[in-house]
Amino acid sequence: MTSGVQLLVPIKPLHLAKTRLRGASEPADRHSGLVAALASDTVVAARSTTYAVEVIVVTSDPHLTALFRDNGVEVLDDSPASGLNAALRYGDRVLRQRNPEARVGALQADLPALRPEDLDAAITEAGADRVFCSDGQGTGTTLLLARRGSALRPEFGPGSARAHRSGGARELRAPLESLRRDVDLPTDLEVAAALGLGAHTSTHVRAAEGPGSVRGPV
Ligand SMILES: Nc1nc2c(ncn2[C@@H]2O[C@H](COP(=O)(O)OP(=O)(O)OP(=O)(O)O)[C@@H](O)[C@H]2O)c(=O)[nH]1
Ligand SMILES: C=C(OP(=O)(O)O)C(=O)O
Repeated sequence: MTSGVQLLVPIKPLHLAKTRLRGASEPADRHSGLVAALASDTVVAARSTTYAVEVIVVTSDPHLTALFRDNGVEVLDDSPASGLNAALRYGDRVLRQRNPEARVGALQADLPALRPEDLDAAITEAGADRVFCSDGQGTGTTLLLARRGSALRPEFGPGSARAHRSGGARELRAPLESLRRDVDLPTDLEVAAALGLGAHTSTHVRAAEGPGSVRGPV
């Protein structure tokens, strides 16, 4: 039987986040809205799964904190922000202090086309193992799941797929297309749009295409 996981979703402060995606949203002051929309769609999809029994945002951003808490999502404050892996280690410690037998995972917050069934399929394929899901390029990581009661040991960053593999995590093999479609560059947003964007990102993109936009359709 597949057992539930507690997923941490780390999000950088909005004014610092997704620098490589700047230019995908015009005018430029809409960038924060796009980052928040990507994260919102990721969290909504994760919360719609069967096996992600808790979805917890980790951020030091006050706007995101209010946004998610208003929608009933638990937020752990990682301020002062000291980087992605530090934020995840902090969240992992909190969850395992609450329940030493917790099974903790990390899900990237830039998966606006994520389908709940792909995330459930990933958790099912994982069984009881420590696993990771690589991104579409095969070099990054979109999901890392620890074993029940074990430390998460996140090694996100450039080349994280190799680092997680070397650290003993098994790589998930199912297509999991929507789980692999992270959005780092404007072109990634176009690929995600072809898969089907969640409501928040899709609304943001449509608004950006409206009057005053200098950007063509995604
Ligand atoms: N809580 C927290 N989350 C982070 C931090 N750094 C990155 N993240 C999140 O980790 C995930 C992966 O990071 P990246 O895809 O590299 O995102 P990014 O650093 O905002 O993007 P670039 O500026 O384009 O490199 C995203 O969900 C980020 O929001 C951090 O210092 N704290
Ligand atoms: C931090 C990572 O994400 P990205 O490649 O999206 O920066 C990662 O894949 O480990």
